[in-house]
Amino acid sequence: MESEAPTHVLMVSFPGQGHINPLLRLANILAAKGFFVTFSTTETAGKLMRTANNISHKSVTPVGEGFLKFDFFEDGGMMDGDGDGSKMRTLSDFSAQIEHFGRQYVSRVIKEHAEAHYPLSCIINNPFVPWVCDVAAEHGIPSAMLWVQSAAVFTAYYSYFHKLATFPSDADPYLDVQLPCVVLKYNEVPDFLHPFSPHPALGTVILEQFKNLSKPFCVLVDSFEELECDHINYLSKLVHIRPIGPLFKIPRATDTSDIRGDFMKSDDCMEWLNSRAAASVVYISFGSIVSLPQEQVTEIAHGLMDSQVSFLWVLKPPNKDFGIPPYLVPDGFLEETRGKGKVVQWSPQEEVLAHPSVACFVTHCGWNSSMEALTLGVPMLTFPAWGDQVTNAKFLVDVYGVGIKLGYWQAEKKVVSREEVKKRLLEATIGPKAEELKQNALKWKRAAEGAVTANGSSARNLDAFVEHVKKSGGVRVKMSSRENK
Ligand SMILES: O=c1ccn([C@@H]2O[C@H](COP(=O)(O)OP(=O)(O)O[C@H]3O[C@H](CO)[C@@H](O)[C@H](O)[C@H]3O)[C@@H](O)[C@H]2O)c(=O)[nH]1
Repeated sequence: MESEAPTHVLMVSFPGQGHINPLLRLANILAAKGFFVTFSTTETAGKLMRTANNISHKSVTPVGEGFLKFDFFEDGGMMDGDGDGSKMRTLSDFSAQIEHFGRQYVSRVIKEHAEAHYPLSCIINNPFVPWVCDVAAEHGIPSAMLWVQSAAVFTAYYSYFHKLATFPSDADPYLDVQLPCVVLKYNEVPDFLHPFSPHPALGTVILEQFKNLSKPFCVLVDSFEELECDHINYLSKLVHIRPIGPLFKIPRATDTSDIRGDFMKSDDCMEWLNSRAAASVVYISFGSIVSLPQEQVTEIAHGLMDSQVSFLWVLKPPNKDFGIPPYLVPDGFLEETRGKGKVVQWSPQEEVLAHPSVACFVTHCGWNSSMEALTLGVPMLTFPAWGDQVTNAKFLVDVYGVGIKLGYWQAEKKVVSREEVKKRLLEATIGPKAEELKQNALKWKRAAEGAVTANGSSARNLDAFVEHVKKSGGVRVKMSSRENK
């Protein structure tokens, strides 16, 4: 009886949109392939997810041949539910509190399922919650980690942690870093590792994952071999790495639409995009966390008016934890751009980027946004703020040939002028450079489609992972019989 039950996997995510999206995509894929997946993150994030999407705590939804269940764990209310940040402490406190409650939760779930003779076959986490692998190991459950950034960025953190390269320091902050397959300038290194970083605590949290890398039996990466073959080849000599991306493009075994975990409801954008000419719209979004200073928002608005391009701009209210007051657009902006532009608070980004009227994407270069645009064939204007975004921007521009540099990293505190915004918007949408970027982006789109198609590199890696986890289901039965005694 027990051996016939679907293989049970627990997934634990850091409560950030850029982390939940890729892990939940993997959850949908594994469920569609016949697994019973329990997807978990903090209750604070869960509340936002339940409000914006048709999901509920503990309910089980059939997905393809399997099932997906959400199970949100108490986090001690570090942030209040409406996100005004009044209870938010430092990031280190926040991480410590998630770990405190999360460890108890994961242990409890493992025990409860063992007692019910339906033990977990595998636990999968993403970075920033590295303690999940420790808890899994303590209970003898196999674990895997889904790395939600690029393989190149993984190489940078790995090299830093193992001292395989010399990184900028207070004594030498402008040092170039010689990584195995690339040289990164001081401002192209994941900036949490740089002495100028305003967020060094994030570097500390991310490096925790590199301390216990021997615990997960494999590292899944939301990237693909054709895109990052040098880094993946290098890393595969050091860790058991399986690129399985782009996850959002993996064809599902079923036509059940994906269950989403957005923190905000999307505004309606598609009807408006349908009304625009092909390849005419600039899409602008800076992901879920980055909040630009008001001065930069003003310059972008003027650049849009002066260039007269058509645009869809996701202007999220600024994160209150950063102390930025609500954004203002210049007087007359909405009147002047009426009919040509649309400002929203949140978009269905994958659908927007796939729409034929979108010509290019002004992006902060978060890894999800970078992968979505690159593999949907959309050229980019890069505007990174911090973390891996600065490294992604370097690759999008210099290595993949799909981007034009617009902004700099936030630590440099440079505001990009309206003249520069106008110039780059026109360069990315009209003329020979725009055409060159588009052709390169289409090349990566085809490569990604090849990777996720049956027998493609990512599809094979994913199948091998699924088989491995299913086999550890054998352990499941054995463990159950031991529990029975
Ligand atoms: O209006 C919007 C804006 C964004 N998104 C989605 O939200 C996600 C955003 O992810 P990402 O582009 O990676 O940006 P962040 O939210 O900023 O992600 C954080 O997490 C990522 C993964 O670790 C890092 O690469 C980033 O630097 C970090 O800021 C993507 O899937 C987007 O499709 C929407 O659906 N609608």
